[in-house]
Amino acid sequence: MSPTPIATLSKTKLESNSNNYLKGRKLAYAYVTFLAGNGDYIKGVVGLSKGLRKVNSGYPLVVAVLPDVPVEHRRVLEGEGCIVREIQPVYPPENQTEFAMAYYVINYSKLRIWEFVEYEKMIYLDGDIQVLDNIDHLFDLPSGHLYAVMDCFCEKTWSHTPQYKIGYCQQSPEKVRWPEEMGPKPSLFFNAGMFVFEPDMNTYHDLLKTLRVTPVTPFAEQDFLNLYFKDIYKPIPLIYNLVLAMLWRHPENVDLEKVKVVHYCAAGSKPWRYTGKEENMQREDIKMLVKKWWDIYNDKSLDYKNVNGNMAAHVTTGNNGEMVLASSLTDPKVVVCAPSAA
Ligand SMILES: O=c1ccn([C@@H]2O[C@H](COP(=O)(O)OP(=O)(O)O[C@H]3O[C@H](CO)[C@H](O)[C@H](O)[C@H]3O)[C@@H](O)[C@H]2O)c(=O)[nH]1
Ligand SMILES: O[C@H]1[C@H](O)[C@@H](O)[C@H](O)[C@@H](O)[C@H]1O
Ligand SMILES: [Mn+2]
Repeated sequence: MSPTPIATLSKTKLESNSNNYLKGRKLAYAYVTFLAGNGDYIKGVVGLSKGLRKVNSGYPLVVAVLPDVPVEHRRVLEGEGCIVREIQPVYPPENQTEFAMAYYVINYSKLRIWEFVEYEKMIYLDGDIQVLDNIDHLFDLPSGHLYAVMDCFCEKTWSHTPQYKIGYCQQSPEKVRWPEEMGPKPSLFFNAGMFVFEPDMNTYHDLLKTLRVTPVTPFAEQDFLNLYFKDIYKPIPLIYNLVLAMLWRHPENVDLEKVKVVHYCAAGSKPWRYTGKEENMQREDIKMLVKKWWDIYNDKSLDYKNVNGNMAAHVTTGNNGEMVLASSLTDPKVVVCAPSAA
C-alpha cells in the first residue's frame, strides 16, 4: 500500500505549522531526475540540484538511480540535499533493441518514476538541464495532462524521420508545410527531457505492459511516451525546455532573456564535456549558457551544507517512519506522507 497522500492527513497538523513559507503549499510535489552509470552525468545532476536551490525552488529533487550508480555518487547527491531512490532497469522487449540507438536504451528505465506515488505531481528534468529561473508554478497546472515542450525536428538526430527528410518542423510549420499526400500531419511531439506528470500505479503498470508490445524506435522512451500520452499531452512554452538547437534552427521563436530552463542536449553542448569544437559550439549564446552552468556548478554558496537562511527544503524520515519536510531555515518538520501501512 502506498503512503497516505497529504490531502488525507489532518488539516490541523499542517495548519499548526507556523512557517509562512510552507503555508498554503501542497507539499507532495517534487522535481525528479534520472541517473545511470558511474560516468560524468552525476555532474549534471549536481549542477541541476544547485540550480534549483539558486532559484529558491520550494520542492526537493529526487534522483532515480539505476543499481549501477556507485555508492560514492549516491552519497554526493545526498550531501547535495537530493533524495536518492534506486530504481530497477527497464529493458525494451528482447530482439528489438537492434533498432534503438544503444545509448538511449537505458532511458526506458525512466518509466519507473510513475511509481513514485508518494508525490502527487512531479516535474521530470534530464540531468543535462539547468534551471535559470523558478518554475515551481508549473505544479499548479491543472491535473489530468502531461505538460512538456515541443521538440525541434531539424537536427541530424532526426534524419531517420519523414519530417526531417522533407524539412518539416512543428516549430515552424508554415516554412515547409506538411504535404497532404503524406497523410495526416504527425501529432505534436514533445522533448522528453522535461515534463510535468502525475505518478500513478495504474499508469505505471500500464506503461510497462504497453511497452512490451510496442516496437522499439530510435528515440526509445521519448517516442514511447509521446505515443502513450498523445491524447493528454499539452504543449507549454519553450522557455520551460530550451532545446539548444532552437537557437540556430528557429531563432525567431526564441527570446533568450525569458528562458527559464536550458537543455544542453545539442551535440557537444554538455557543459561538463564542452570543448567548443563541434558545430555551432562557438556561438556566443552557447558560450554564455555553458558559462552560466559552470558558474552555478562552481558556486560553493549553493552547496546544501552552506545554505543558511535560504528556503532550501528536503524530505527526510521521522522517528515513526513518516516522511517529513525539513526546511534548513527553522527546521520545522511538516508531515508530507504518513508511514506506509505495508
Ligand atoms: O550515461 C548516462 C546517460 C544518460 N543519463 C541520464 O539520462 C538522461 C537522458 O540522456 P541525455 O540527456 O544524454 O539525452 P538527450 O537529452 O540527448 O535525449 C533526449 O532523448 C532521449 C531519448 O531517449 C531521452 O528522452 C532524453 O530525456 C531526451 O532529452 C540524462 O540527462 C541523464 O539524466 C545518465 O544518467 N547516464
Ligand atoms: O530534438 C532532440 C535533440 O536532437 C536531441 O539531441 C536528441 O537527443 C533528442 O532526443 C531529440 O528529440
Ligand atoms: Mn538531455
